[in-house]
Parts: sequence; C-alpha cells; structure tokens
Amino acid sequence: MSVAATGIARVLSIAGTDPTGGAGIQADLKSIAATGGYGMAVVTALVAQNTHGVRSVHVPPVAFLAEQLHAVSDDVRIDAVKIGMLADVHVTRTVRDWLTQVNPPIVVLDPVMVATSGDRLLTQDAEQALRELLQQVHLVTPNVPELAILAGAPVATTWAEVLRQAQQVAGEHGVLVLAKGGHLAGSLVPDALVDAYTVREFPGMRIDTPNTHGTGCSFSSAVATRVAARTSTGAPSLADWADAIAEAKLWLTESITHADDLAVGSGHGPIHHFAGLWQRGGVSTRPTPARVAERWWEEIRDIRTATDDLPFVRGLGDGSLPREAFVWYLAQDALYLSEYSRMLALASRLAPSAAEQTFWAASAQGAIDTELELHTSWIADGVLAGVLPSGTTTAYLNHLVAAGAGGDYPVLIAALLPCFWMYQDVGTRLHPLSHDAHPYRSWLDTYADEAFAAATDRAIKIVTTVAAAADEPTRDRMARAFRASAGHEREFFAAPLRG
Ligand SMILES: Nc1ncnc2c1ncn2[C@@H]1O[C@H](COP(=O)(O)OP(=O)(O)O)[C@@H](O)[C@H]1O
Ligand SMILES: Cc1ncc(COP(=O)(O)O)c(N)n1
Repeated sequence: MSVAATGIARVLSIAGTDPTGGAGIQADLKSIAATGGYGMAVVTALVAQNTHGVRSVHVPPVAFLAEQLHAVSDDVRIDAVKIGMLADVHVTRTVRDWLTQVNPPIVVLDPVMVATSGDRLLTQDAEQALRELLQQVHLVTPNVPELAILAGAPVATTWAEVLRQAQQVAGEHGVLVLAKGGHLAGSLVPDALVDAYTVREFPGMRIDTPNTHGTGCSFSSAVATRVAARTSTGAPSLADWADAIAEAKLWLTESITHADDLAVGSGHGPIHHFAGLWQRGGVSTRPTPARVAERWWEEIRDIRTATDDLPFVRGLGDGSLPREAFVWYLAQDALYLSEYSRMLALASRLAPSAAEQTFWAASAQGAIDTELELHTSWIADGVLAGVLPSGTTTAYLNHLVAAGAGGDYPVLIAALLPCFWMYQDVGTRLHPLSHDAHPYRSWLDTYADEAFAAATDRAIKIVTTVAAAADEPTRDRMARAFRASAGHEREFFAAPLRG
C-alpha cells in the first residue's frame, strides 16, 4: 500500500543509540511518530552516552547490520530513510551497498561526525566514505562543522560563508543540502535549503535553553517523515522539500521551546518531542461509543433505581394508581412533549450530518404525534385547557432549553437522551405487567412499541458516538447534561403523587 492509501509514511532510521533517549535512534523514533510517520530502526552502533557526553562506542559486526537492513527491506515497503551515526568506514560502506540494492525513494543523511559534547561519532578515515555516500542521498543536513568537513574548508563563522559551502557541496555531489545555523553565534538560528543554483532560507530565533541534545537527529527525521507524507508517488520536488522543512522546523521549534519542561539528566537535556501533541490532544485514550453508553448508564444507576421505586411507577404497574394522578401525569406529559418536540427540532437544525438531522426531525414529529394521540385517546376534551405546566415540568423544560440555548449540539442531544432511554427502560419492566383486566392495560401496551425501541437505540448510538469523538471537556459537559435530564425524568414520574 502507498502512503496515499494510509497517510502514514514508513520511515527507517539507520543510526546509533542514545540510552538516555534524547539523540540517535531513540530521538529519531520519537520524531517520526510526533510528525505522523511509522518509525523503524536499524542500529549501526551502540553508544554508552548520557546528557553529558559519550563514554564508549560498540560497533557490532557489519554482517549483522546487513542482516538487520535486509530483514526490514525484504518485508516492509520503505517510504523514506534517515541515516544518522555511521561510526566507521565498514558501516558506511555496508549502508551504501544496501542503498544501492534497495534504492529507497527518499534518503536523508544527517552526517553525524562529532557529538555536541565534542566526542567523535565517525572515525576520521570514514569521512571520505561519507562523501561517497552522498551519491545515494537526496538531502544532507550538516551542522556548521560537518558542512566544513564535507566542503573541505575551514569552519564557517558567518551565515554567508555557510551558504557558499552548502552550494559548493550541492554542486560537487548533486545533492540537496539543508545547512543548519545552530552552531553560529548570535540570536538567530537560520537554516537553508540549498541546491547548486538556489537558496531557500528558513529563519529562526534562538531559544534560550541548554537542552538541545538531539536537535539534529530530530530535525532530519522529521524532514524525512514530512517529505514522505507529501510525496506518495514519484520523487519529491524542491517545493515538497521546502514545505517539509518548514513543517519540521515549526515542530522542532515547538519541541525545543518545551525542552525545559522535561527533567532528564543534569547536562544538555533532550527536546520535548511530544509537547505540542500532548498539549493539543491530551494523553487519554478516547472511549468507544459503547463504553460511553455503559459508563453514563452506570452513572445514573441511583436515579434509575429511585425511579423504579416511586409509588407512581409501582402503582402504574400493579394498577393501584388513582386515576386522577394518572390523568394529571398525562396532561403534564402532553405539555412536556409539545416543548420537547421543539428541542428535538433544534437538535435537527444543529445536526452536522443529514442522517442525524433526519433522525431528530423524525423524532420531533414523533413527539408531536404522541402528544396528539394523548389528547384524542386519554384526556377528555377541555381537561387540558385549564392545565398549566407544573413546577417539575417547567424545571425539566427549562433545563432542555438552557442546554440548547448556546447552540451546543453535543450538550443538547445528551440532555435529550434520557427521555428516550429512561422511558424505554421503565417500559421494559411495566409492559410485562399488562393483563386483560389491568386498568392501564392500553397504556402499558404502548411500551411494546418497536418503533420507539428502535428510535431509542438510534438516539443512544448518535449521542454516544458524538461523545466518544468529542474532546474531554465537551464529553464531561455532555455527561452532566445527561445526568441532569435523568434526574428530571425521575422527578417527572414522582410529581403526580407528590400532590
Ligand atoms: N537554541 C535553539 N533555538 C532554536 N532552534 C535551535 C536551537 N538550537 C538548534 N536549533 C535548531 O535545531 C536544528 C539543528 O541545529 P544545529 O545545532 O545546527 O545542528 P546539530 O544538532 O546537528 O548540531 C536547526 O534547525 C537549528 O536551527
Ligand atoms: C547515536 C547518536 N547520534 C547522533 C548524536 C548527535 O546528537 P546531536 O543532534 O545533539 O548533535 C548523538 N549524540 N548520538
């Protein structure tokens, strides 16, 4: 499957390790994930290092490196490769041979040579092998000292000199160069995408923090991921590279800005790869609609139990309910439904899809039909004329009107749900109590209405699906509106016998 099919680029990092998690493979995997890709990792060298520096390097046999590389490429379609620490000539040549065989569509090389701490991560005799590797690379991302080595020139001290060296390397090796200005003195940290003829600059302001361990690793991984995400077929254009770099730099800057929020080590700590994502999306897993339904229903268990125990509900079930109380209830129900149907119509107006719009509109009509049915079959002519909504009815309706007043669709439909769900639920216990001689037989029989049961299922599905997809504060407001309506339902059943 292509990236276009999933939107998720499969990005392989070939690099060394950092057991403190801030640089190398560990930083690469975090960066790839943070910028929307699927990260894979082949280890070139094991590095005993922390936020203070490198203690020692262990390079496993290159035959094993080749085995790792082929294990990935024999199975997985690789959308982009990011290469970091190559340690020595043998590792560099093994990676080059694999690149020649596999020919990945996007290859980004971070020419790691010397760590920020000053420790060598590439033997000096491997520098020539690294230059040769450039033929297999689309973008190389040197910092100022690394660029000087690639250009065979003294370390640049001005941005203009950096750009000249980058253009020389681009011209000599036919490669795009992302020159990084982090090592220059001053408050600006510009980067530039350079080919043999053009320069595109990405300005940046230096963030005042000692915690920049792994910025180079993270930046190159993010660029590889973003460019793969926007190039599903063919090779990326220069504009694709520029857009990917701009995106990666925005993310990197955000991650450096929050580096001090972490407390990792006492030297140069890592950047906070997920700061922005956590801030924007939180870390809690979204519940499924079924889980929302289960939780909300459980949270009103006390209200449901109290409702079942009400004298009105018991009396309706065993037929002992005084007729005046029943007629009073029906009159209040008719008054309630005439306004409830208007709130259903408002939900229809606010609904985001035609399917939901239709459901609420149909329910609004259903509520009016039921109200008219009450008039014709139960309540004698003229009885309703003098009936005013009770305090209980008014309180319930005010709650629904308030839920809809802000035009907040999720909260409104959560408030509308108990009228379906609790009514249907009470009915499942009352309906079986019906028998030929029961005084409320024809009323209890209405609880067997299959269309209402289906509408209740659909209402639960719509509301809990909206809740599951909502952010946490919205879901909380919905749950509160739902519970408040459930309380009003209980009161509605309690009112006729409260006098
Ligand atoms: N203190 C900082 N504030 C903002 N951006 C920074 C800072 N330090 C590094 N960067 C950015 O991080 C990236 C890598 O920086 P650089 O230090 O040049 O490379 P490397 O990490 O490979 O040595 C560049 O985009 C650079 O602009
Ligand atoms: C395994 C490994 N690779 C690369 C770096 C460079 O880190 P930085 O990006 O801070 O220069 C590192 N310290 N360790």
